[in-house]
Amino acid sequence: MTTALTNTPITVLGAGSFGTSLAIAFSRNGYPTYLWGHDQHHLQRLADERQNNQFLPDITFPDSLIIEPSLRKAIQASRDILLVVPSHVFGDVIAQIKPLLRDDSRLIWATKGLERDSGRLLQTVIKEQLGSHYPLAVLSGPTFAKELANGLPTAIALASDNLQFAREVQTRIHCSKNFRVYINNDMIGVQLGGAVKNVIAIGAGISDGMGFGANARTALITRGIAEITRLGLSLGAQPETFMGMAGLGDLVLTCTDNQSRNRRFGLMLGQGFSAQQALDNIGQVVEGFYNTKEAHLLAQRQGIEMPITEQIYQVLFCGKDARDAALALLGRERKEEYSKE
Ligand SMILES: NC(=O)C1=CN([C@@H]2O[C@H](COP(=O)(O)OP(=O)(O)OC[C@H]3O[C@@H](n4cnc5c(N)ncnc54)[C@H](O)[C@@H]3O)[C@@H](O)[C@H]2O)C=CC1
Ligand SMILES: O=C(CO)COP(=O)(O)O
Repeated sequence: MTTALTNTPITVLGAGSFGTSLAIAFSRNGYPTYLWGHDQHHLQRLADERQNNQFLPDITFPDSLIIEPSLRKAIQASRDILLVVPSHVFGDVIAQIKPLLRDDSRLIWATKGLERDSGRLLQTVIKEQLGSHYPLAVLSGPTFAKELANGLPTAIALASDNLQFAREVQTRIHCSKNFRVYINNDMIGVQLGGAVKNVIAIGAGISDGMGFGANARTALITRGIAEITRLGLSLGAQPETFMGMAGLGDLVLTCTDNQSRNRRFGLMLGQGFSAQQALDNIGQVVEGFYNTKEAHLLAQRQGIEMPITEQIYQVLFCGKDARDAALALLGRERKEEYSKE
């Protein structure tokens, strides 16, 4: 299968840190890879410098990575289209590509988040706009862009209800030297794990920023996966997904390492900076900021109790003091560890 696919191109939409990193991973495996972004000036720099100096300095693009400024050409060049744009523009980008898609196009996305304002899963956004004609897959897991681009050992989950498609994508991106790709068919679980871990990571950052210790951080991670799982099960996800790469894997990564923008955002809040100051300082997408609102909305719609998400929502959008939020979590009524709340 590897040989048959060797010359099959792939197109990546979104030239931020992760889109560039995934494009590098595909092109390192020898596949012609087209990288498109919406900022023509940024794309020109990528083409001239053969690096993404803004996000991934000192990593030279393989020759098979082609910068493509035309969205139409980028879509026409490959059957497989990988979207790596922030969640707040996901629906707009789907609308943009809709008239350009090939009849045999297949879509993959590595965006982590829920639809802005509605809190819907991104697969629902795609199906609403494009119907059910195109095979779909979602990539998610503990994968900092810089480490992946530097070729450091990394593992990720790829979910699709089309096994043949999942196997083909797995073959093309999996690399026995440094990038392991695990496939499963739980698209709902993989999307939710990736979206809601960002919210919990903000909480872990706040906790550390306030000087709470390793015990508090670990409790947040453990109770965090419990509430993500509850939400996931209510939507039809499989429980084991939340113990995998897109669940616990990504949650631990993002809650514990300062490469995470969501964690750093929380750290600054815990140290007394405002949300706007923290966002300006980070200067990149902080998915969990808005997605706290959407996760909160989704939990309410599903009738699922998510105490950590609730408190972070109160801090970010209702003016609650972070210390009061922590006290509210500690002061909850006594529970059995595996209760449904
Ligand atoms: N950076 C990382 O380590 C990882 C990021 N992700 C996910 O990848 C997605 C993208 O994040 P990053 O690449 O990290 O963001 P980034 O902040 O590095 O870059 C965002 C990029 O999106 C582009 N963009 C903004 N509006 C756009 C539009 N309308 N059309 C096309 N492009 C647009 C910007 O020009 C920018 O290049 C997010 O959902 C994030 O959660 C997932 C795994 C790892
Ligand atoms: O999703 C990520 C790693 O898996 C990146 O996390 P941040 O968006 O918090 O930087």
